[in-house]
Amino acid sequence: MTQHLLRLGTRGSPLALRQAEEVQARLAAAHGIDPSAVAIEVIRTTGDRIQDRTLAEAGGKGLFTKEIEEALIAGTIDFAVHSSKDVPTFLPDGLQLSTYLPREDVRDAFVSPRAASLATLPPGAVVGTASLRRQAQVLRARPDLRVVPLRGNVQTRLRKLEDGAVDATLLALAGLNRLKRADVVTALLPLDQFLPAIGQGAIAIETRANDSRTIDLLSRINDPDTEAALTCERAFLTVLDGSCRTPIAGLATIDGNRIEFTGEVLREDGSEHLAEKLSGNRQDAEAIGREAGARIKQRLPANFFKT
Ligand SMILES: NCc1[nH]cc(CCC(=O)O)c1CC(=O)O
Repeated sequence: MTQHLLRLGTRGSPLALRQAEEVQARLAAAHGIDPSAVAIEVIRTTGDRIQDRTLAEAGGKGLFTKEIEEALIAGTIDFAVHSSKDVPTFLPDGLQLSTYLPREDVRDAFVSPRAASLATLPPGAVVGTASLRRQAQVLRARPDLRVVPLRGNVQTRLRKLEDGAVDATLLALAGLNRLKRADVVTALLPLDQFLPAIGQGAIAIETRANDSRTIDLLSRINDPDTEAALTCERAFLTVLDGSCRTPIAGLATIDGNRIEFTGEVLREDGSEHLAEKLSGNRQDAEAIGREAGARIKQRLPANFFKT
């Protein structure tokens, strides 16, 4: 039997497998070992099984991570590879995010066979997305459009778009790049109107908090800039996260010793939003994220959150 150095847990979607393989390759290169020393264990999650409802409707957080975290706690895997965006705000006791890979492009892409841009979609056109953040941002820009749920992995959504189920969709450019499907992109959406989801474009690695052997081995592939940005963005989430039915967006960018963060909370129908922009020293990443969250929380009108 082959002795594996480390066992990696991941979902089985094509995007998740690409991300796992990237971690495997970086670990192998960083330690001068063969990639096969890092075993990839595919774990099916609740989120993968639910195809008929949006995740918000399914009512749970962490639907893409639950079974993987159970394997981590049970010790059948040493670490889990996630899209940061899919990692819930609060982790189970004893687990932590230990490592971040260099971030991909954080922008959302507009994909449509019908129009060259969101602005030129015909009035009343149908945009498919299961993301409440994208729904709110689309309706803010184009209140005349109709937004309907579009579920499934990236390939499934592209097929539904091709089949004419919807006129357009929005997808993370990061995922399309990793799948080598950036060819489908019609236009890139501007960051000022389409602030991404917290963590978009970043691969995060979760470990047991007390597993110093694994954490040490992973430290060689950590990207400090992405770690600082994600620390800030996730601190923002900890302050605001009340419900997964709340559209929240945020992005931290690092420039040398400086960090700049913009965070936003929107109404689902796009009719209202609150944003805060803060910058400071990157050492204060966590405090800056928390402060931005606190400022928005303070300004929130009662019943802004739909629970
Ligand atoms: N919720 C699905 C999901 N999780 C991460 C990505 C894209 C890759 C990333 O943001 O790192 C996607 C697909 C999408 O939003 O288009």
